[in-house]
Amino acid sequence: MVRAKSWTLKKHFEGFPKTSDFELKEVELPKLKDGDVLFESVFLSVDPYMRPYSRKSMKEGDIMIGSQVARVVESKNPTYPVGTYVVAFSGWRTHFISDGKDLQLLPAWPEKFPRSLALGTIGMPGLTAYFGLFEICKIRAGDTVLVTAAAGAVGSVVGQIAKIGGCKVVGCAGSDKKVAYLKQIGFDEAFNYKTVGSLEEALRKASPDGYDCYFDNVGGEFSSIVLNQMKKFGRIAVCGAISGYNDTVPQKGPYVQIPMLFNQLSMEGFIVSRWNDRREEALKILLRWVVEGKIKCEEHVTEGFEKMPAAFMGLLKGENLGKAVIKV
Ligand SMILES: NC(=O)C1=CN([C@@H]2O[C@H](COP(=O)(O)OP(=O)(O)OC[C@H]3O[C@@H](n4cnc5c(N)ncnc54)[C@H](OP(=O)(O)O)[C@@H]3O)[C@@H](O)[C@H]2O)C=CC1
Ligand SMILES: CCCCC/C=C\CC(=O)/C=C/C=C/C=C/[C@@H](O)CCCC(=O)O
Repeated sequence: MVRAKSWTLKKHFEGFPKTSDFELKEVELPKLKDGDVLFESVFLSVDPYMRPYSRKSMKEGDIMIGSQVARVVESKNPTYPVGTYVVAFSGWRTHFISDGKDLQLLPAWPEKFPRSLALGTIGMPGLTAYFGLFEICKIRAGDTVLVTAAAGAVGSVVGQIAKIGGCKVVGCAGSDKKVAYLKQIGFDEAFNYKTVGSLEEALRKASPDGYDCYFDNVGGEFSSIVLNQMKKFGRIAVCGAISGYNDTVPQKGPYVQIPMLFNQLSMEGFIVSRWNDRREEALKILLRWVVEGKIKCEEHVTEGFEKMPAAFMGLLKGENLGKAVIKV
């Protein structure tokens, strides 16, 4: 018999999540039926979307939503022999039983890379960067691309893909260590948005002619300022709005119409699952770029399933450099 641990949402978050909003539970899993597979989570993901989606799609007592890289430990399903690795969307759990549906088999994995990258650069965040840049920003060589939360899971891949595409890349992040990392992985310009005296001036200094593309991960006041530095026909990909996820009162900002009108801008929100039909094709390209060394991957690994809530709260506070993952 296997005992499975899970983290549940004990109480809906009010403002910034607290340790007491989570509850650790343990249950005994039943015996497998024909067609069933028993998985153990090897790496679990914490992602910003868990904060807004908890309110939208969960009730108190539910297991926290999320994905993992998991390994088959027992199987009554010939498609998933023992030892097979998958990406699953089974929530914050150490073990789970699946009927084999809605799992993504990991492709042949180069030994020198950890499988946790399937939750990051070669997974959902990498796909977000890829489709946001090519389908929403419609980048062209010579464009100047700005990205916020640039040292995180999505942002760090955005910058590196934009460089592959022949763009000039400017990144903003919340610590000097993150800024140094951005320069190390090839960003042309980077600054710490928490310490620059004036965001307007920092943006203008980084690109005096303005920006063709803005990959917006944060929303809020910062993005209102960027709007006024977009070039004519600029494209804004609204990927996330993390600066507001913990707000109890919605932010009010300057309205977007005037700068959008003057510079004939396009602004489009997107969710990565829009391109699920192209997932495999894009993952192959991301894996190739990683193997070729064109994309460098950084991970912020927290050891221990018990520390998942702390890792999630740390992510929302900006403690991570690169993709935040939990090693069970
Ligand atoms: N549309 C889609 O389909 C998807 C959207 N997303 C969105 O992309 C964004 C980045 O996600 P992901 O790469 O996974 O996370 P990250 O790895 O970038 O981690 C989140 C980062 O956000 C930054 N941050 C936190 N609070 C604030 C704030 N108040 N203002 C500005 N920055 C803040 C922190 O970096 P710093 O130290 O620099 O402040 C933190 O490290 C999120 O908004 C997320 O919701 C992600 C995946 C899919
Ligand atoms: C209630 C409003 C919600 C607003 C959207 C919030 C944030 C944007 C964002 O971060 C969206 C993320 C979407 C992620 C989707 C993930 C799933 O497709 C599962 C991924 C499983 C995997 O890792 O492959």
